[in-house]
Amino acid sequence: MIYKTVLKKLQLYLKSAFVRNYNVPRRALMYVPGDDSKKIKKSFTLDVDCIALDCEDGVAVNKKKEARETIRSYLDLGKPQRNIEYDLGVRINALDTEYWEEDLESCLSAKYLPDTILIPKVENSDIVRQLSSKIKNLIKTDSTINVIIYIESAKAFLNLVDICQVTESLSKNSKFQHVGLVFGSDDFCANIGATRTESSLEILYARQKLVLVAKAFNLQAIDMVYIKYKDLDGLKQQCEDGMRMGYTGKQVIHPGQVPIVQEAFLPTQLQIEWATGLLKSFHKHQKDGKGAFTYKGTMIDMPTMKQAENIVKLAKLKK
Ligand SMILES: CC(C)(COP(=O)(O)OP(=O)(O)OC[C@H]1O[C@@H](n2cnc3c(N)ncnc32)[C@H](O)[C@@H]1OP(=O)(O)O)[C@@H](O)C(=O)NCCC(=O)NCCSC(=O)C[C@H](O)C(=O)O
Ligand SMILES: [Mg+2]
Repeated sequence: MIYKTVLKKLQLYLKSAFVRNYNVPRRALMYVPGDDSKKIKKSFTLDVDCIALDCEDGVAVNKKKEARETIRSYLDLGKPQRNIEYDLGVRINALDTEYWEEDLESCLSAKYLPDTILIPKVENSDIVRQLSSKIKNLIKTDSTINVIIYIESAKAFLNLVDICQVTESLSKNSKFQHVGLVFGSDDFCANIGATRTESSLEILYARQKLVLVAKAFNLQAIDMVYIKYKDLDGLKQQCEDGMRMGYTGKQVIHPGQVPIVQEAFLPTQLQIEWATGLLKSFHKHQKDGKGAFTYKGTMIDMPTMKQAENIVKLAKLKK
């Protein structure tokens, strides 16, 4: 009995080290309607970091059951292996709908679990508590699943810090790991009654707040969707704006958007050279016992160092 308790505690303690795909990049997070088998098959052929099989807004109300069952049949077959590592997720319906429990039950009882569950329209920490206890009941093995939370309303933004604190705390004794926040800009605009403009100024505050809180909790920050999917120049521009704000990836709705997004969220050659040089210089100065130093005319200390480390980490994904 004591042995079992100690073992359980040890497993929970070690859990974070074994969470699947915790550190995988999620530059492009591509939605694939769960009821569309043709699109699902197509998504498995694409060079995309993250596939989100969708039960939510990409699926018509009268196709919810079909989407859930189709997704389940693909999960039962096992995650198709590709040359590159990728994340296979399922976006369930929001917790204030009649669908979410069946969505979650269906995908968490599949022969092979998805890597990640994506939870839309999280407005407060009670939703996370409800989700956490459901996940605990459904996962019968020692497996752990990643969770990505969508913030897409005024209330959700007011409660954002509490949502992240409660999720972090619950994940310590549950079977999930919170890995990211998504800015659901379209639902957010509808919720606050904003009128969309080319510059996206009307959502600037929310877009920045999401990154800020994500970084405070060491989470990936996934930017707004660009719905004019044929306008690739506009997409590139919006990706670059998001990356400069600190976003680590972006939602994508069409295969044509994937290469642009995946490329945009990689550092440029110039940034890589800057970061590599800075790290070399940093290590030399550390040996000499100097904390702050000057590199290419700029004062460098620990925060700039960490930015350089992030760039070098991402650069490893460059072909
Ligand atoms: C927008 C679409 C309906 C367009 O689809 P379609 O008309 O089929 O486009 P194409 O003919 O140009 O497609 C070319 C080929 O690519 C395949 N395809 C298209 N889209 C996808 C996809 N998402 N995943 C996989 N494969 C895809 C087509 O089947 C064609 O294949 P082939 O014939 O073999 O060449 C469609 O793109 C679509 O449904 N997109 C997803 C829409 C969606 O999920 N919307 C909800 C997510 S956005 C969101 O939730 C925002 C957030 O929550 C917020 O609030 O902001
Ligand atoms: Mg949404």
